[in-house]
Amino acid sequence: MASLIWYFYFRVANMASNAVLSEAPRALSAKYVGSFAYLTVKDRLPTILTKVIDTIHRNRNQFFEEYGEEGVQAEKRAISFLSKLRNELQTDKPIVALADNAPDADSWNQYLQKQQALMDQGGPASWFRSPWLYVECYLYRRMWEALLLNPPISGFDIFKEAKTQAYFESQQAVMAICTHLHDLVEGIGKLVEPQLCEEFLKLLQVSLWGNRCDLSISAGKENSQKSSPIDSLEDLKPFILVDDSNMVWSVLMKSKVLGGESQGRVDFILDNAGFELVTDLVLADFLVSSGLAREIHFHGKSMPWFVSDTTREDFEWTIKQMSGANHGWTCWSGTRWQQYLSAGVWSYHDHPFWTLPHEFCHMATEAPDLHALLQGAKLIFFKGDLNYRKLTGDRAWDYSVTFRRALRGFDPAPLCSLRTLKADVQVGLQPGQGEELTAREADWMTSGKYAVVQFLCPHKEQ
Ligand SMILES: O=P(O)(O)OC[C@H]1O[C@](O)(CO)[C@@H](O)[C@@H]1O
Ligand SMILES: [Mn+2]
Repeated sequence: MASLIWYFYFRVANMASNAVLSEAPRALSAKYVGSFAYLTVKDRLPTILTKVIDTIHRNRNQFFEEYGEEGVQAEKRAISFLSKLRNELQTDKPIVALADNAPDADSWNQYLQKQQALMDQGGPASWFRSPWLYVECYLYRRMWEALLLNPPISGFDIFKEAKTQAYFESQQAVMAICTHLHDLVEGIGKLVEPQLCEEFLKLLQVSLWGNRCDLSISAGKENSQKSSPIDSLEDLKPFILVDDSNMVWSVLMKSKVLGGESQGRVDFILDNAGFELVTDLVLADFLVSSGLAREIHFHGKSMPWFVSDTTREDFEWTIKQMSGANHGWTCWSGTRWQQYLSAGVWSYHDHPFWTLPHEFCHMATEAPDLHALLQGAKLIFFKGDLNYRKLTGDRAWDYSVTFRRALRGFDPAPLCSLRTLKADVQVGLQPGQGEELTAREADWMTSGKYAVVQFLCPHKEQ
């Protein structure tokens, strides 16, 4: 009898905690006039679209050289598609279904149906009335559609120029970080645990601040890293609002100590190409060469995304550029990373889920294969702001709500978000901390000046 009572007690307690997990505040949206979402949809997104139109137009000669008159006609059609899209956005027209036949089109169109059903007071899903996360992702998917529908220029990456330029403008910093990596790897066998931890924390912070360099926040304007990243770490520390780095270190050490040499796999959910990607690769190299990880999976985007996000082409291009660089240690790093890739120690993955608009708490149902893959990792790094928005559902959470609560049951493996703040969602702060920051600096959540290192351990491992 007593055990039956306990059974029901636990069932009810469990149901109650699941109910709490599924409750969530409203989604951020441009319908809140004056909010960052509103300003983004009103100003930044049309600016990005205008730049894209300009880029395609400037490449007209290249299209002609490659495809002749057919290329020029495709360029004209793509531009008129994008101009129409900009008009739809600026005049808050209904969101329309995708018309291309790419494999993800059905998922997008089903998602539109769901958004439609969620509209309060009826009316169609639209740019200024639907959730910001959805419409912003949808915009990038429509930009891709503009090219998909217009062969032979369908493979053109509208953001390639901006990404390439950002990479070349960060050369000083790339050389500095590669030199640092080389010196570190050379003496790595002699480091005792506290020293190894210290070096890990440095590279973790370099990868964290590398996230400042994205191009969508600056609407495509130059935003690259010029100075040596290691030198500025001490000065930047006060701007890390939550720092769970020590917990991340413990997870890495746990499996190393248990098995002597590490057996584990670490996954990077990548964000931006350019300097940020180089910092992620340097951190990944350190994990492998110190024996903290045996294998690394990198996850990137399967289409041009949020201006600076890494695609497979960017990933391969960066490593190739580096292995052909004039600077010795940059070349050394690139060559070494190519070897990791050929040996299967590193691998690149681009699941379509990363370019769908879902909150990550829906990954288990929307992309069970990806969720199962992530469960095999001993640690997952989620880089950047957009991943943070998807982790937390891009919702108006109180600042002091726990990271776990905001993730609403998403915990495939121990995970760590490395993010500089560029959108107005933030959780896991001390009571009063967010309010104090707001009183001091109105734009603290969107300026990229602050950062967080937030960690979550799965329930079952606690
Ligand atoms: O590259 P990141 O860090 O994901 O930043 C992109 C972010 O910048 C923004 O464009 C700023 O609003 C967001 O849309 C997005 O969350
Ligand atoms: Mn990005």
